[in-house]
Amino acid sequence: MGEHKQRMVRGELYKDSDPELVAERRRAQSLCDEFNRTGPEETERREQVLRQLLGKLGDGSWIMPRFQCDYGYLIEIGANSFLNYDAILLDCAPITIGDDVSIGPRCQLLTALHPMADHEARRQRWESAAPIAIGDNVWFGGGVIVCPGVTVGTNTVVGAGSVVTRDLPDGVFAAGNPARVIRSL
Ligand SMILES: CC(=O)SCCNC(=O)CCNC(=O)[C@H](O)C(C)(C)COP(=O)(O)OP(=O)(O)OC[C@H]1O[C@@H](n2cnc3c(N)ncnc32)[C@H](O)[C@@H]1OP(=O)(O)O
Repeated sequence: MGEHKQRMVRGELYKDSDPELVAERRRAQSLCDEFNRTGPEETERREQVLRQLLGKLGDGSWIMPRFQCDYGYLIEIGANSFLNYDAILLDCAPITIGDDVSIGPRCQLLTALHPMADHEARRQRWESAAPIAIGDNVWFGGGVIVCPGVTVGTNTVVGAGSVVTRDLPDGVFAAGNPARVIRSL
C-alpha cells in the first residue's frame, strides 16, 4: 500500500491524485457504471457486480441504480438492508451500514473532508476522511446527507432532507438542517 493510501486509511491528510488511488477509483467507477447499466430483470448480475465492488453485502440486501461511490471496498452493508435510487457514498473512510436499514432516494453519505482554515492546503488539494456508521434498523427519508465522522444509532429515523452533522443516539426521530432530535421512538 502506497503512502497516500496509508494516510487516507489512517484519517490523515492525503492527495487523491495519487496514482494508486486514481486507479482504485477508476475500477470502482467502472463497476458502478456496469451496475447502473443493468436492467430490472438482471437481479443476479446486479448482485454479482455489487459483490465485486463492495467490502461486504449481507444476505438479502439490495441497492437500486443509480449508485455511486469512490472506492467500494470501504463500504460494508449488513443483511436485509435497502438503498433506494441515486445513493452517493463517498467512501474515502469506512462506511458501515447495519442490518435491516432503509435508505431513501438521493441520500448522500460523505466521509471526505477538505482543510477549512488552511487555504493553501485546500488549494493544493490535500484532503482527509472520517468514517460513517449507520446502526441496525435505521430509516432515512429521501435526500438525507450524513457528514464525515457521524454515527447514527440503532432504530433511529431521520426525516427527509435532513443534514446529519453530529452523532445521533439509538431510538430517536431526528430531522432538519442541522438534524436535531425531535422525539424518542
Ligand atoms: C426507504 C425509502 O425509500 S423511504 C423514501 C420515501 N419516504 C420519505 O422520504 C419519507 C418522508 N417523510 C419523512 O421523512 C418524515 O420526516 C417522517 C415520516 C419520517 C416523519 O414525519 P412526521 O410523522 O410528520 O413527523 P412528526 O409528526 O413527528 O414531526 C415532528 C416535528 O418534526 C417536523 N418534521 C417532520 N419531518 C421533518 C423533516 N423531514 N424535516 C424537518 N422537520 C420535520 C415536523 O414539522 C414537526 O415539527 P412541529 O412540531 O414544529 O410541527
